[in-house]
Amino acid sequence: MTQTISEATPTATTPVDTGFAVRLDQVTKIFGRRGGTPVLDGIDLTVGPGEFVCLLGASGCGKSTLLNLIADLDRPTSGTIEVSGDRPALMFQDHALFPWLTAGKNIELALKLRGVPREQRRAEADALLELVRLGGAYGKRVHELSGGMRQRVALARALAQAGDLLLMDEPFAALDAITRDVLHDELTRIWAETGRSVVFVTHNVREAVRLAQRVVLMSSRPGRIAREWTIDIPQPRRIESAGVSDLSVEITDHLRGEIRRHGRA
Ligand SMILES: Nc1ncnc2c1ncn2[C@@H]1O[C@H](COP(=O)(O)OP(=O)(O)OP(=O)(O)O)[C@@H](O)[C@H]1O
Repeated sequence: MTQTISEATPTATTPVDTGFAVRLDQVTKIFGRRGGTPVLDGIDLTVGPGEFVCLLGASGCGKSTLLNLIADLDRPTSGTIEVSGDRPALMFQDHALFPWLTAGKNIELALKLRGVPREQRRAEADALLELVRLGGAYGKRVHELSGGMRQRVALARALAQAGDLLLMDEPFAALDAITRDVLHDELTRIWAETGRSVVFVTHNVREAVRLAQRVVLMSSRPGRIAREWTIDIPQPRRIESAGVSDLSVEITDHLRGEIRRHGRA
């Protein structure tokens, strides 16, 4: 999937090269009239195949806007976004499962939309439930599942989609700390097992350092890439480990600097 937008030629669609999962070139987003203050301004970002990148920034800096643009839910005012392969899979803080369907049927719906034949769907849904350690939950309805289990089903449903790129917008923000910690371990394992590329939005610095190979810090008003860190602490990491803590302190200092610069508490 490729969308190309420029000031001069607001058209698009060219074949996609390999070597990246998503590539953004000078992406700018202005809501409302052209000439207004951009929410995003000249974003250059490439995420490699199989790479895990966390987008970090203060509330309102444009993280979700950037994710929506990559997901093709909205269009940039200018700049280019190229996604290699199928439409990315999405996962949000709200699990967005259909409450009238079972866990298994929620996953099967995604498989159906992907074109998986009916006779293969049950086995694939069971395999995905096993992957997120919910084997046996096929027949459970959403209200029977805990918050953590719902997010596991939502992750399985995202993995049922065709895209190799998984876009995650604060998927664990509403969970308690212990459940979140467990799901960090699970996501790290599933990422390694499936080879997906992940762009994960959070404003939790420790979560970013716990998960990512690369942390990208965004500035606010306008949203720009302020700084990046490559995280080479071996996985699986512990959120309370010295390595994660030390780097989190350093990144938090930079995040605070960005917030001060824009006069936000
Ligand atoms: N559809 C829209 N129309 C107008 N303004 C918008 C729209 N969507 C987002 N914005 C504005 O763009 C800015 C960035 O919003 P966005 O949700 O991307 O930030 P964020 O970094 O994800 O914030 P948070 O961490 O609080 O979720 C905000 O000022 C928001 O009000």
